[in-house]
Amino acid sequence: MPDTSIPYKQVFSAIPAPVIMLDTQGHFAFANKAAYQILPSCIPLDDGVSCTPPDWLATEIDTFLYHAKEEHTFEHCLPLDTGHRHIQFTLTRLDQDKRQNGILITLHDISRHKRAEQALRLSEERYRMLVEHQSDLVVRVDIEGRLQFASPSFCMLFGIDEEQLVGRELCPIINSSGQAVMKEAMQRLDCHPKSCYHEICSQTLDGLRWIGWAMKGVVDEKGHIEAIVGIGRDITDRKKAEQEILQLAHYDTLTGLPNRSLLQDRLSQALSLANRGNVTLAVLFLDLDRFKHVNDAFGHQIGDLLLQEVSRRLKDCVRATDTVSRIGGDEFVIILTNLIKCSQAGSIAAKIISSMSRLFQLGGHELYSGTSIGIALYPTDGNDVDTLLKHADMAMYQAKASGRGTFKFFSPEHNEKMLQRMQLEQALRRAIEHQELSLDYQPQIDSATGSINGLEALLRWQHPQLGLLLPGLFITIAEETGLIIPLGEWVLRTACRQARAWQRAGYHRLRIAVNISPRQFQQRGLIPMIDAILQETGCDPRGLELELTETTLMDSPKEATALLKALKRRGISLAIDDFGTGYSSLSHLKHFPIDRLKIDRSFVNDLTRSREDSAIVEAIIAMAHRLGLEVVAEGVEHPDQHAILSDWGCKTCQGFLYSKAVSTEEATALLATAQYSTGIPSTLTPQTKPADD
Ligand SMILES: Nc1nc2c(ncn2[C@@H]2O[C@H](COP(=O)(O)O[C@H]3[C@@H](O)[C@H](n4cnc5c(=O)[nH]c(N)nc54)O[C@@H]3COP(=O)(O)O)[C@@H](O)[C@H]2O)c(=O)[nH]1
Repeated sequence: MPDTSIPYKQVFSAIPAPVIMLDTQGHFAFANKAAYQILPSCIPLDDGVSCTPPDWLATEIDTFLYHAKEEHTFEHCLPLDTGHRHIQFTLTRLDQDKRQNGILITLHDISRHKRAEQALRLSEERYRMLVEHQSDLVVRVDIEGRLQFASPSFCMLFGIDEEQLVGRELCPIINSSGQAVMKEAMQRLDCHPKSCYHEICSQTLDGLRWIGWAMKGVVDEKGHIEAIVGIGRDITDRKKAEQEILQLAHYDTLTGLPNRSLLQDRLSQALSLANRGNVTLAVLFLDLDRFKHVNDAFGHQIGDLLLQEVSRRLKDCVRATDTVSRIGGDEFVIILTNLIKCSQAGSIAAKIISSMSRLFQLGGHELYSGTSIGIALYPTDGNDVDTLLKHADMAMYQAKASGRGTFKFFSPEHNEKMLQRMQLEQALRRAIEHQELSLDYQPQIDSATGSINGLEALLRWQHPQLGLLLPGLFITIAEETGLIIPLGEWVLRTACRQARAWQRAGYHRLRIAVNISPRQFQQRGLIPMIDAILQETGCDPRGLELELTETTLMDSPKEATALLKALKRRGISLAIDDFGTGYSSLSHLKHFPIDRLKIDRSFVNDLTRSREDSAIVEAIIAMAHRLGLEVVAEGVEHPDQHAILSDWGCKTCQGFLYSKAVSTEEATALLATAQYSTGIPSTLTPQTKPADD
């Protein structure tokens, strides 16, 4: 029994900690209330009743006694009423000196602690599983940037031995050339230990890969950063997609050159630099000559090849620091920076023009193009992006107007003219739908009989503000802007409709001549368009004549011959307009299936005054007759001219001497009063005085 001089029971009953006393035989001698509460059913304690402890406890007591230790602690899980509980038992001798005294057991319910421990273990396992099996890269580095941990995925990607990673510097592994990025990230984390994100391009075993690193500082209990955990994800595909989007948004897909949006950006940057450096900058606006023709004649594939070759040549003409961009169809803009003198821009433009005039060999075809260039200088011609581009564009128009294959510096004097031109272009776009266009008809007279054998349809534009405009003012603009296509179609449809009306009225042999401009002739689908109009209007094709200039035909004689043949097969007559002013190859002329040559009015004008002109007119008439062609003389204003032309066998004459171009109603009236095809009508008999215009 324990030493009875010490009131153990009283002492232990008073303390809140659960305790049990064993006697010297190792039997239960006493348990306080707290101990009872923990072990009511498991240990059959009964105050005052000595009983033996269960085997598991007896074994521990033996161990304790055998080793003669001062204290022995062990844990045991007990199935109690409240469920399984983990109890920590600590055995001590009641009296260290008097060994005969019993053993004191203090109990400590550590179930909660155990549960927490298990939860932690589970969580760590889960974490390990996650880290080891996921493709994201996980690293933990100390504040010096040395690895404390790295996931297997990281080791695999960077070819690192897992055994040897601890202590290695992370920066050289993930980006040997960009250590600064990591250092900066760490410094930033040091100040704001929240998180940060960096995208780093790393050399890995899989080649160059972009990794997006989310980094978070790990803080100690004092709030100091003690480590950094980084989770990296391979974002190479996203980066590539971003780059592709960027490429699409800023670069022209066909040529790979910067597009309009990037050009504006670059020009804006170049202007800021030029402004700071007080240097000159030039903007060159280029438009390819005959690009439309190349597309129409050779197809879009060759057109595309031409644009690509043009891009290459342009880049070869400028420095790598200059910008060559494609801003639309056949339009290019070049920014020349750091010019020492303005004339340098002119020299480069000349170099470009020369390069563009060289033969292009594309997909088995040989062709020539060319370019017209407008130049605007900073700061003289403008100091912002829009103004410089606008002025370079205007200068380009000036270059075109003064003959293709040239360059022009922007000139403020031409500015006003150009503005008017642009306004005219805008108005012309609306002219068709606003029904401001009409056709007048100028009679063509049989020089022998004086009867009308044809009428030339001539376009007129009743401008709402400017009044009546003659085609000389707007046909070139229409041609250059492509508006000639809808305009020309309108003319053809209107003329055919009127021709049909006159055919119905009985003028079956009357020929209505319609002018076809070069661009119209080169347009794709010209023949189907004419077929559709003939079908729609019911016009007899034999009553239709198309007038084409030499230049139109000589631009591409082979294609022209094929087109002319197709038109002839339909019964349409063909005439070469302004003959003698352009460049005609007689060998080609022989092959063109044409019906008539129209001698240009400049030769007719001086027929009676200039021996040369008279010789030219006589020669043209003789040659035409030999080739089996009819001749029409235009611009006949004097009876003398009529007499000579008639004498030389020129079958048809046209000019103010007989009639100016008149409205449809007036033309109908003229036809009615004239003895159509027979006799010389009084109204159209050659007059002694020119008709008033
Ligand atoms: N593609 C198209 N071109 C067209 C169309 N309509 C006209 N045009 C071309 O515009 C040019 C100018 O035409 P216009 O101002 O109508 O002048 C014509 C006549 O008025 C003028 N003419 C006729 N007789 C005389 C004359 O005795 N003296 C004189 N000084 N001028 C005269 O000549 C023009 C007709 O020329 P041409 O066509 O060469 O027969 C002109 O080049 C037209 O071709 C159109 O619809 N489409």
